[in-house]
Amino acid sequence: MTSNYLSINGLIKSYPPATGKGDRLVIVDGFDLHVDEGEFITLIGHSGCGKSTVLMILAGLSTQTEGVITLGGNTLTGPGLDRGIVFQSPCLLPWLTAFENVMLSVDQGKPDWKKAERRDHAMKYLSLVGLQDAVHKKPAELSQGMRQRVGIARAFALQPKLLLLDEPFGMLDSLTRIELQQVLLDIWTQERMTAVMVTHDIDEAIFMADRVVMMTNGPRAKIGDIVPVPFARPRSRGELLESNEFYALRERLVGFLEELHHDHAPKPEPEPTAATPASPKLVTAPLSGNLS
Ligand SMILES: Nc1ncnc2c1ncn2[C@@H]1O[C@H](COP(=O)(O)OP(=O)(O)OP(=O)(O)O)[C@@H](O)[C@H]1O
Repeated sequence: MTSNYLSINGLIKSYPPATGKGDRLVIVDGFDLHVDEGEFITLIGHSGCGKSTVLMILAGLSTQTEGVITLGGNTLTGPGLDRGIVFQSPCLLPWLTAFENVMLSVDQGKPDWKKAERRDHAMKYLSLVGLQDAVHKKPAELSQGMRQRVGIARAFALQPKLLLLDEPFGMLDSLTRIELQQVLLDIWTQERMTAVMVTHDIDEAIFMADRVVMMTNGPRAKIGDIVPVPFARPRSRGELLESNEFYALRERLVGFLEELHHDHAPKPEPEPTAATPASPKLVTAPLSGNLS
């Protein structure tokens, strides 16, 4: 396993001011991260801090303003088949079957293989996600969870150097979410590709990751803390939920995020006087395990 397989150095993303005048809006300011080959990173932070921005730059779908990213020793300059992406919603072509949707990516990723090899390869990943009996169904005939299984099969079938996951379970009900977390982890355990996943769910961030990367609030967001997850793999959700270490870790992550929350909370109002009567209090919702 190569150290620093993915290297993100001095990443900055800014946009011109909306009015055309004034300072640029700096979303991410100095994001540095080094990921070993085969490592699973989860990225968490408050809504709008810039998690997807970082992921889209890694995917080559957005360009950084400054900074250099290398993957396996090559500098990334745009999108490429060395990266597989799973979005919140899988963006399948509606007129193609599940099999054909995966084949599209296999045809692109493995152009030198024989047709039969490509078909077997697509079928292998569709079976791994549990869709062997639904391969000829079109997206409209599949549930949201099944569509996301196709998206996962498609990304893994590319056998990318880097797997990028942008809240892949965000639109699923909690049972399907738990099922698909396990499906994804099982395939990842077999393939051991380097992965970066954005999530709003703290338990999911811990369950999936080797390290949890926490971003500070934007604008000018950067990495606030990186927490290693000490649990051996394969992991059992049940065992994790029974371990004190899991709750200690959870507390640490929630504590970090709550601190950011308070830093940005409105300042307490001065005591009312006759000259300045009390105004209605602002209510800030407490953070739960889910950041959405
Ligand atoms: N084209 C753009 N021009 C200006 N600002 C933008 C543009 N695209 C995104 N932003 C801003 O960048 C910030 C970060 O957005 P991003 O989607 O990366 O956050 P996020 O952490 O993934 O949020 P969420 O958790 O809600 O998905 C947001 O404030 C967003 O408004």
